[in-house]
Amino acid sequence: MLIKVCGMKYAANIALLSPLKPDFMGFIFYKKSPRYVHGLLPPAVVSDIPKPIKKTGVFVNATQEEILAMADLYQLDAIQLHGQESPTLCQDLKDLGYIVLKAFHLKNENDMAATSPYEGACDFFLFDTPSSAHGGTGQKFSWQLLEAYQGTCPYFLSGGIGPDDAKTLKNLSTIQPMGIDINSRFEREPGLKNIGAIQTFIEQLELPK
Ligand SMILES: O=C(O)c1ccccc1NCC(=O)[C@H](O)[C@H](O)COP(=O)(O)O
Repeated sequence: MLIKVCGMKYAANIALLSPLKPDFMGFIFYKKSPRYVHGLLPPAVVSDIPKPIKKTGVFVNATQEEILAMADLYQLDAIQLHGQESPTLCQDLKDLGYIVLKAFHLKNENDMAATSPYEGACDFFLFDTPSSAHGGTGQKFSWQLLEAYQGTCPYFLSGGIGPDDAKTLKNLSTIQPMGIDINSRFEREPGLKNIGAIQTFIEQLELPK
């Protein structure tokens, strides 16, 4: 199972997280988020993050030009889209060589239909909780909704995953996420992660080395 830690904001905190080798580390490029990084986090701190951690920029309804400018500046590997971005934009970014994650916010099973036009245009879907903030709320949605997912695009489970969820995640049987995305439930304040809690959580997942 892949691990994505999202909403990193501080250089020292990033340096402490990197040795845990999450598969993806996420940075928020949405101005209304308390985790917004541009202008606060020097681009070199992100571009210097060791491989194979995938440096992931999270955007909400940004233009392709805005996304590419940040991707170039911060040397991003992956782009995560959390608004009403089109399948064409996803495909264009994928064609440029970025790993593309498209977020969908699930209220009920019918919301799953929105994923169909994005099949093939994304590397991963990311299923999250609906909110006016677009993400990072710490609220869970009903994971059972994903039992109705019939798509072929692998997906991340997201939304309010916390330290107490390791056992449940380890024993999932009716849904098969390719990865999980953690954020605000592992924070001391927005953008500042509790590294010890993340380490314990990853150990409890007992992932194959
Ligand atoms: O984290 C944010 O502040 C954020 C703001 C706007 C769009 C997306 C955002 N985060 C993206 C993520 O991938 C989060 O990890 C995801 O929404 C889950 O967050 P949480 O419920 O806090 O675990």
